[in-house]
Amino acid sequence: MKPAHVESTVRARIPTRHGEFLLYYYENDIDGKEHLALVKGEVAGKTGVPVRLHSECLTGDVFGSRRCDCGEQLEEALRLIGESECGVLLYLRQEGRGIGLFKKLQAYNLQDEGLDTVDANLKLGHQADERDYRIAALMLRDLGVDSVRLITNNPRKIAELERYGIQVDERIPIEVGHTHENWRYLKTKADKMAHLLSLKKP
Ligand SMILES: Nc1nc2c(ncn2[C@@H]2O[C@H](COP(=O)(O)OP(=O)(O)OP(=O)(O)O)[C@@H](O)[C@H]2O)c(=O)[nH]1
Ligand SMILES: [Zn+2]
Repeated sequence: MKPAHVESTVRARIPTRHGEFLLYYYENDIDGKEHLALVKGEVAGKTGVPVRLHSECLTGDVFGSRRCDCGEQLEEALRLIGESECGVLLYLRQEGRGIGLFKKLQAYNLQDEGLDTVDANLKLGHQADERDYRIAALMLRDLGVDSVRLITNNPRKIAELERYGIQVDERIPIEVGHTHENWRYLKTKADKMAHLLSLKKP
């Protein structure tokens, strides 16, 4: 694996309803995408920093789609970090679990025909989840963060961060945004993708 170059080339202050953050814009030579870090407070060298790895979901994050829980998870993660002394939300351009928006919309149509979220990806010739967390780990290192409390229900994110040398001290569950519309989607994630969800029926 060639040494990667991941660098924050500009940052700006972003006041939000959850307090003030610094937004770091990252460039890299691995996938060339614009990954972002929203940082609250002083995180460098701290242990157990609250961290959320948020995978881009245009439909959920921007339009509030109820096919998934992403929009509400984004909001809740910012709320949790905002009320902590410090924390980081990485906004990772991994739309559609890494297959991109075009393919995700095709996968939605297959789900409307009866396939589940995993089989829809497979039918389109993709893996169920194509996300890689190397860039995320390098961004955290660049911020001086190597010991985190990870806000997630997805054990794969914990394993992948640890594989790339970030210590995960604790998992902070984030179960919000469950609706009638996304019940089957979430059930599939629990059954087939090992997501840790208690899944009370909405
Ligand atoms: N391919 C595909 N991607 C989806 C679908 N629904 C949501 N996504 C994408 O899934 C990603 C979010 O992943 P999730 O599995 O919801 O959650 P997670 O980030 O793995 O886990 P948590 O940390 O617990 O939220 C985003 O990139 C969404 O765009 C779908 O039906 N098909
Ligand atoms: Zn989503």
